[in-house]
Amino acid sequence: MKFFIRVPLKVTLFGEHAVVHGKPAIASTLPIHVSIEAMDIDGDRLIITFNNVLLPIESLALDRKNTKIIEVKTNEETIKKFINYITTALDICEDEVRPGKRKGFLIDLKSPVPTGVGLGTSAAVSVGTIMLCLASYLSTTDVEKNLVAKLSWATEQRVQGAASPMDTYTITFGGIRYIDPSTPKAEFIESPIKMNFIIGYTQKRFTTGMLVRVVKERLRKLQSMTHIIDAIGGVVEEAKNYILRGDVESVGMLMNINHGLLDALGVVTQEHHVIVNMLREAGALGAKTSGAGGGGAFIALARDEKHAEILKSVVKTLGATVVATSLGFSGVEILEKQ
Ligand SMILES: Nc1ncnc2c1ncn2[C@@H]1O[C@H](COP(=O)(O)OP(=O)(O)O)[C@@H](O)[C@H]1O
Ligand SMILES: C[C@@](O)(CCOP(=O)(O)O)CC(=O)O
Repeated sequence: MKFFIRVPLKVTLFGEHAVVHGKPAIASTLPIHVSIEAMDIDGDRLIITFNNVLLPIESLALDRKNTKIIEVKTNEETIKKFINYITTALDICEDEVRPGKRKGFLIDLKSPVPTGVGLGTSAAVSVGTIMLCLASYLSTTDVEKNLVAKLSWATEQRVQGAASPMDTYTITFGGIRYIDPSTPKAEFIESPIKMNFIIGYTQKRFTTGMLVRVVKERLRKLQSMTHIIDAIGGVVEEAKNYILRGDVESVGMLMNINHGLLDALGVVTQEHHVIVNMLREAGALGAKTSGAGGGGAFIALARDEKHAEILKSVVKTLGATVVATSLGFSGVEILEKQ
């Protein structure tokens, strides 16, 4: 059987990090996708092809006569770690639907962004792999999305040690989602007017797992950090109400507050401060780091479509990459099965 799966990336509007500690958050899918073409193969091998991926080579041997590469050596542990979301998702899915069974897959994975930029690439890989595995074992494209979200979240938790359901639930169901991690619940929320967001990224040097551990450690050490987490929770509740009312001025002000609180958690880089401040000077209603931080994704709210184009050029001048100027509607989809 052959499958084609489209998995949207996501952006966090409000509440990252605090959501790992039980507070709600608001995230949305983006109109850019990881695409997965896959099929079952005989035996228990896993063959994966990638794009946009940089993995270290340790040594290579080359034939000087025809410049053909004879042998390439890479660090096995680094590679295994990199594909951990895929192998863990398959293990978790198979243990759920066919305990103990392991079968072969050929997976061609294409990402529109480099790995780990804070737009939910790891969650997209987890959700896409779970969707593929369930569809393959259950022989249907009509897969129960609650199960996809649950198993994808379990994948992120196992690989990262700690992970909220925000990324996996948002990517599974799609649109703007208010995430209550305690249930977990992913409530669809809609603004009565179009909000003109600019979403971009800079290089990120740390993985989400590392940044989550840094915040956790600081929380354990400093009592004051719990107040920051509580304050972020308050910002999220207020933001939900203003999004539902279409009050973009207030949504923007709350984005700025959230950015300040992320800075207090210690996950905002100097480069992001510069970008966020320049965007505000250019008239953005709000701007903030988005996702785990340490560089990576950011989001700004423009006044209207024309203003979004101005902010886009500000971002480009600063050397960052713009990935979207609107939010997405759809969650993970299987488009084809033969
Ligand atoms: N295209 C891809 N193919 C396979 N794995 C990927 C891909 N992109 C990301 N990943 C996995 O996700 C990890 C990055 O996760 P993370 O730091 O959480 O980034 P993000 O914030 O974008 O989710 C990578 O180290 C890799 O394990
Ligand atoms: C920091 C966190 O709240 C969001 C991570 O987002 P991303 O991996 O940077 O896309 C972690 C989580 O919710 O599990």
